[in-house]
Order: sequence, then structure tokens, then C-alpha cells
Amino acid sequence: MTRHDGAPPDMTGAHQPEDATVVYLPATRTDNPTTASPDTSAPSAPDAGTEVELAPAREAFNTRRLVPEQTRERMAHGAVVVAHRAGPVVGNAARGAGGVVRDVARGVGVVWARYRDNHSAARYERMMQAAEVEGDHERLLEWEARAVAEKQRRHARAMEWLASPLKLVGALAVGIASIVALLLALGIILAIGDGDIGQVVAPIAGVLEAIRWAWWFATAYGIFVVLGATTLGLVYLYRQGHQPQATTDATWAGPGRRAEDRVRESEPVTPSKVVDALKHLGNARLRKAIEAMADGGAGMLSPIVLAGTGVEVDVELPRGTNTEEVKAKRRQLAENLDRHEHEVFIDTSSAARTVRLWIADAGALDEPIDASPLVVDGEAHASVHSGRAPWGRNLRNDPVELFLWQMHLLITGKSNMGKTAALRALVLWAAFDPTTRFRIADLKGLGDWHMFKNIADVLIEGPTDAHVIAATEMLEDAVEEMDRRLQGFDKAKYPNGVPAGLPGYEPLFVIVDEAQVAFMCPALDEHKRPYGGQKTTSRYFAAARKIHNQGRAVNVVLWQGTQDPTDQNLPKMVREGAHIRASLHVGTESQARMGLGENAVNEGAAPHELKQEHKGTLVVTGPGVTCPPGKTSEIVRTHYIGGSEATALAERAEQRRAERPATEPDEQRDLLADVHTVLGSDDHIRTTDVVSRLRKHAAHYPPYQRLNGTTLAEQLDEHGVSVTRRDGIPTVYTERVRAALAHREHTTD
Ligand SMILES: Nc1ncnc2c1ncn2[C@@H]1O[C@H](COP(=O)(O)OP(=O)(O)OP(=O)(O)O)[C@@H](O)[C@H]1O
Repeated sequence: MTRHDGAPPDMTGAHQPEDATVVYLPATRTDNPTTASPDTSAPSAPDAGTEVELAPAREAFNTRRLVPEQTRERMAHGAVVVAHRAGPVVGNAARGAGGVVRDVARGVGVVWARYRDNHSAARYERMMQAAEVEGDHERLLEWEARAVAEKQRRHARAMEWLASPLKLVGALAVGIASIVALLLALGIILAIGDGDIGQVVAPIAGVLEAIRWAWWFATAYGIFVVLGATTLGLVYLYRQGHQPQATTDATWAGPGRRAEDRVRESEPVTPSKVVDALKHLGNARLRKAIEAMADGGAGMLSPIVLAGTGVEVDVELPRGTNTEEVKAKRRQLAENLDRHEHEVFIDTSSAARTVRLWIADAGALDEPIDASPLVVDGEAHASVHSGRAPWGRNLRNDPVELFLWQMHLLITGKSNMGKTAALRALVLWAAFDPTTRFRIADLKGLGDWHMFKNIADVLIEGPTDAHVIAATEMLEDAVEEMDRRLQGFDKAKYPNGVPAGLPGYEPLFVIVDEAQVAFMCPALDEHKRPYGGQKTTSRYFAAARKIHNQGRAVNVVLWQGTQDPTDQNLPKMVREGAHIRASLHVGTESQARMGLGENAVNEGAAPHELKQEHKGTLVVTGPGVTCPPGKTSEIVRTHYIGGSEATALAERAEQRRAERPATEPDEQRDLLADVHTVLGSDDHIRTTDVVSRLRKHAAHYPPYQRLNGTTLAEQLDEHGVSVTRRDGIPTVYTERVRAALAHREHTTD
């Protein structure tokens, strides 16, 4: 427990004579007692303050000497309150009158500001500004919608007012006519009853008399009524201006402060502050239990320790309260600690009935983190089998590295939160391992993955159905490769499974960014099977499932990045198939559950509580992730590797891969002859089917393993075989291959 330096010994209460009843209080009034610094509350010299009795505060002091900070803050508060109350007693009359006038004037300001607030869009503007500053876009949109609705309501009311004078005159005329008729009817009844015709107008005369009297009263005594009403009004204004909120509430007094003008104060997190924040969580049982503690709650806390860009403290909750109650009040707790909600994390500690609070330094999470070691280290090496990919830093600022060997991966998040960058950072690292192979489909196609053009065996870039079809075929080819590996595996020789570095079993990463595009693709193949969708007939879905089920053991893994997960664009079976699951900011808790799984969210993972402005910050869970003790997920602020840095890294990775000792056979195969062989008795076959037959035909010939439909078409073209579309699908015709072979034979003879 730390103490504020420089606190005079008598302020702790320990050295004060027990009969002392006087302390010195600062003369300066502090408007915000909770933020009064210890120095202002701690009197240093008698002449600096006003002498007043403070027995109750002193008593409180003695009972809380174990928490000096807390006590001193309370003293500060007490001092302010007492000094404030003592003001009128010690002040002179002139100062008192001046104060009253000031308070009345301030009251006018308060009432006017309140009126304006209630009758203009000012409140909405203010809330929108606050939401914007906090980056809370959902709240911003909500207030925007409310502002529009309010403007419409006002407009409708103004239009009603325009039509109202006519209506008012009409209503008045009808009202007067009805009253006159009523009075006449009454007069007639009286006249009949009394047998006196003069009574007919008597009720009307009575009413006129009453009006005359009221006029006389108003002219004779109206001045008193006016004086009385004015006095009441002034008293009301004085009370409004006199309330402390009049000076502290920026919205209703003085010129309005814009939310962004407010400087955020990163006050140190002291034990007293934490206890006070817990006490004011709005949980009566917790408050009462803290108040009943002899040490004022200090015993609940572990020492507050520095933890990365914030501090960490364990709180052992009193009996009768539970950790869930505190976790549910995260926003309140954060605000009590002068932090944003996203700057406070509450975990259940391994100790019973104990929560672990991590409280960021105010604004610290908005700062970018350092560059990736991959960028900084010019000599970067990687081994997916034994190494870990540097990804970012956790909230405690410790490096986070992922173990990726034989791991399927899924990254989800709202658009533009950094999903591609986070996924690409891992792929870039893996590319530094020369044994790795990549097949990449970027279903956005804006060049985010273009730097892999010389590294990946397959690179598909684009968002159309044709690109989805190519991506699906890429997955299906990977399934074939997986099957080949499974069937060709020598179980007798390798009883412990595929060893690292086994030729033909190189780590193959099948990567699909923007995978939601594939699931949502409506295209059908010639057999009316859909490429997209979530049914077992869906080709993309089926291939993804197969890789998830069996790929890991033979080093074929699927890494997918997908936007805004839903059951439609990310079917349950596919998301559950990933070993490592990461989520950047998503809109709702149910999306967080889709991204990370039920368990992780049940145990506290909350990517939906990340903020929109925290790009690149994600929650990750899975076996390849090192999590804090007792936790199943970790919050990571990922290193950002931008496009040009990624390009430079990819070039370096290319060089490293080129330095790899040649393991490829010197064998040179005859493409034209091989294509002719695999075409067999077919007249024509789709280009991608030719590729897959070639891969099978010469399974250990790397150039065929790297082929795709486009590169095959290019190479066949060099041999004089043109690939043309049949029903929109690139197709190889046997006749053309045969003709090219004949032509070659003829020309070489
Ligand atoms: N780790 C990071 N730190 C800081 N900023 C980042 C980080 N990652 C991404 N960004 C910012 O977010 C922007 C979007 O990144 P990225 O393209 O990776 O997002 P995305 O989620 O893949 O978007 P979309 O789904 O719309 O394609 C980047 O241009 C960059 O400005």
C-alpha cells in the first residue's frame, strides 16, 4: 500500500493527540472534492486555512488509518464541505450579498441553459459529441436517430401552432356562446321560480360583477402578487445557482464545454480509489459490507502492481457478494475509476470470490504499439514446426506469439478492423519458413495479398462468382492433396505420425480471406451443386469441412478470415473446425460467440466490447495461444504491418526461400505429353480438372503441385494450345493438344 509523499504526520491521525479537535483547512474552495489533490487537503501551515471544528472527520480519520490515501481523500472532501459551509459564517455582509446576486445570476444561467437544453437539439449534439469522442459508434447512431426524430416532432408541433390561432378563436367563440346560453337558461329557471322576469339576466350580471371585482383587486393589490411571485422566482433562481452542480455541471452552467475539449486525467489508481469505485457500483450489499469493514475496505485488495500499460489488482469480495455482480457492472466500475469501459477488464481470479481488475492508464490503449519484430529484425527466420509467430502484445504489454504448427485458424471481425492485416502478418511470418507452401484466395482482390504472387502456388484475387469458383477448386485440390498424403503415408515407418520435414508433407496453408463471400456465393456447377451455402451439398463448405476434419495430421491447414460472422456467412461446423479462433471488434455478443465459441465467451472473452477505434486489437483463443493463468483467451493488440512493409517482407521471404538448398528433383517433365495422357479418352475437360489430374499423375513433381487453372492455360498457350471457355468455364480440348503434339513432332523432325 503506498502513501502519498509529503503527507504531514498529523494527517494520518496516528500522531494527533486524542483530545485534539481542531485541524486547519485550506481556505481555497475546491469544486470537485473527489479530485482534490492530497496537497490541497493536507494543511501545511495554520495561516493557510480557516480554523473550524472537525471532530467527526477526525473520528473517521482515526478509524481508517490503515488506508491513508483514502482517508486523506475523505479529509479533502470533508475539508471542502466544512470550508464551504463555514463560508457564510466568516464572510462579511457585503460578500454575502454579492454571493446571493452571483448565485441568482448563475441560477438564471442554469434555468436558461436547462430550458435551451430541453427545447433545442443541444442535448442531442452533446451526446453525439461525447459518443464520437469515445468512439462509441452505436451510441452515436442511436443519438443521431433520436435527434432526427426530435426535429421531426418539433416541426410537426410548429406546424400545429401555425394553424392554432384560428382554432383558438373558434373554440373561444363556442365557449363564450355556451356559457352565455347556460347563464341565460339558469336565469330563465330563476325567473320562472321567483315569478320575476328581471331574474333572467341576473346570473349574467353576477358574472360581470365578479369580473369587475377581479379587475379592481388586480389593480389595487396586484403589486403584492407581482412582488410575491418575483420573490418566489428569485428564491428559486438562487437555489438553482447555489447548488454545487451549477458550477460543476458543464452542460447547464456557463458556456457549454465540448466533450473533446475535456482533458482526460489519468489519475493514479490508488487503493482508496478502487475501494471507492467498488463502493459506488450501485450494489447495496457490497457498499454496506465495505462500510462495515474496520479498515475501510483496504483488506480486500492485493497490492496494486504495474501491468503493462496499466495496473492490476485482485479484489477479494466480501461474503454475500459475488464476482458476477461486479463483472456485470464493468461500465460503472470503469467510470468510477475515471476510465472508459474498454479500459477496465474484470476477470475472475483463481482465488475464490476474487476478481482481478486490470485498469489501463487513461488513453494508453489508444496509442499504437511498437513495430512487428518481423519488420524490425532484418534477419528474421521462422520455423512453423518449432517456432512461434510474433503477433502483438497483450494488455500487460507482454509479447504474444502463436504456435501455428498444424493449426486451422479463423479470424473474424467487423469490416476495416484489421482482419486482413492480422491474418497476413501470420502468413508473412510462415513464409520465412522455406518449407511452407501457400494457396491463397483473396475474395476482395484489392491487392492485400498481391505480395505473395511469387510465394504462393495459387493466388486468386477478386470478389466475383468466378473467383469463388476458383477458390472452391483450390480447396478441393487441397483436399485431394490431403487424401494423397493420407493414403501415401508410410505408417510402418513413421508410427508417431508425420515427422517434420518429410518430403511431400510440407506444411500447406490454404488461405481464404473474406471467406464470407464464398459462403454467400449463389453460383451452381454443371450438376446444379452450389459453390456457396451451408448445406453438405455446398462445394466450398464440404471442402472446408474435409480439410478441418483430416488435414491437420498431414500438414494441410485452412486459415480463413471473415467479416461480421452470421450463421449464413460462417456456418457453425466451419467455425467450430478451427483450432485457433480470433475476433476483432464485432457488433454483438452472439457474433462474439460465433467467432470465438461459447466457452471462450462464457469465460470472459468479449470482442464485442472492444471499440471501433481499436483497429488491430483482437481476442484470441485456442491451443496455440499462451493465455494468462486461469484464462482461455487473450486480448492482443497486433503489430500493424502495412501494405508496403508487407511487400518488403514478402520480398525478403522470397529471398530466404530461394536460398533453400534445392530439394526439387532435376526432372523435367513434358507438360504437353502429360496433359495429353491425363485427358485420356475425354474430348474436353475443364482446365482446373486437368490441373488436378496432373497433380495426381506426377504427385512428387513440384511444378505441377504449384499449377492452377490460369498458369496451366498460360503454359499451354506457349505450347500452341489455346484454352477457351465452354459454358463460361475455361476448358482444354484434347483435339488441340493432339494437334500441338503433332505439330511439335513435325517441326522437330
Ligand atoms: N494492428 C493494427 N494497428 C493499427 N491499425 C491497424 C491495424 N490493423 C489494421 N489497421 C488499420 O485498419 C485498416 C483496415 O485494415 P484491414 O484491411 O486489415 O481490415 P479488414 O478488417 O480486413 O477490412 P475489410 O474486412 O473491410 O477488408 C488498415 O488500413 C489500418 O489503417
